[in-house]
Amino acid sequence: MSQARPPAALTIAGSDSGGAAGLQADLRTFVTCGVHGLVAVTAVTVQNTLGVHDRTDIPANIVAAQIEAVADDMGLQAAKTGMLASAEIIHAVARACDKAGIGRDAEVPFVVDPVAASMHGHPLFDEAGLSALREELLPRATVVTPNLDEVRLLTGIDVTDRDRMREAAVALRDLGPRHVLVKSGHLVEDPECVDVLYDGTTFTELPGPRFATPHTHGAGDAMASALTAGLARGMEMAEAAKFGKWFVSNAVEHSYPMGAKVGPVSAFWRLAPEPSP
Ligand SMILES: Nc1ncnc2c1ncn2[C@@H]1O[C@H](COP(=O)(O)OP(=O)(O)O)[C@@H](O)[C@H]1O
Ligand SMILES: Cc1ncc(COP(=O)(O)O)c(N)n1
Repeated sequence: MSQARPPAALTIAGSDSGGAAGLQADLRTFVTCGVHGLVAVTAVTVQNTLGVHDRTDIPANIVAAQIEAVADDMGLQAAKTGMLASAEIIHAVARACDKAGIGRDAEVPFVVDPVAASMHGHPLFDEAGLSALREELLPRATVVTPNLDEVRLLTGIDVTDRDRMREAAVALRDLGPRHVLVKSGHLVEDPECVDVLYDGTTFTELPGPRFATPHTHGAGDAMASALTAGLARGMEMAEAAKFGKWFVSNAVEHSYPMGAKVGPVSAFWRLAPEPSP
């Protein structure tokens, strides 16, 4: 007996061998949010809780071909980016998304998570990648979801409080995305963790408690991929952003230690209990 087709979302992202961030976090989030995950792999990282030790980038034409193959045959309702590795890959992604109808003014919403470095501080692309991201992807984004380090890289604004988050959201929107979601995880002095969504007119606060855990590896990916799953399911942007915030709050609350340093956020809290034997 065949089942109803679930919505599908595409992640264009790198592999994290530690399974905390990258495409592993995105696929885990998609499935626990009821969405079939499609993947265009951009890079393979050799990564654990101590850092990113090595990596190899996938040829740009193969990244583009993955996007086109799944879009042509399987169809998708939303797409997101994570680690894009190089300017060459960003050019190829921009062209492939245009062909596949993914983008700010296209049928399929496009979530650009402007991942610039791993949480250990290891760069995931260089200066040319940053310019390509600013010039080619931000104007194509339905929403961009930077953390505060990425805000500084993209706008030069050093966010130290919630008012500055709003100022940064306005500056980022001037770079072309339809919506901006500034993430607040790095405002460590703030007792709450309030992300801000801006659509050019209205600021929507996404409130949540700040959990006192050191284990937040993959939090940004979980937030952006849950938001993407929400869009794939047909939610409006503000609703999808609230859904993403709800998902990541739970993921951080249930995060666990693993390895010598920062452990992963969890998606286990969403699994249905198994029947008792
Ligand atoms: N300690 C925390 N408690 C609750 N939520 C958190 C915590 N740290 C991060 N978050 C949430 O996780 C998401 C990712 O945050 P952030 O750390 O800013 O991004 P990134 O993981 O990309 O560096 C945001 O929605 C943020 O509100
Ligand atoms: C392959 C890959 N993609 C993204 C991240 C960013 O995630 P984080 O900021 O939690 O390190 C990462 N570390 N690795």
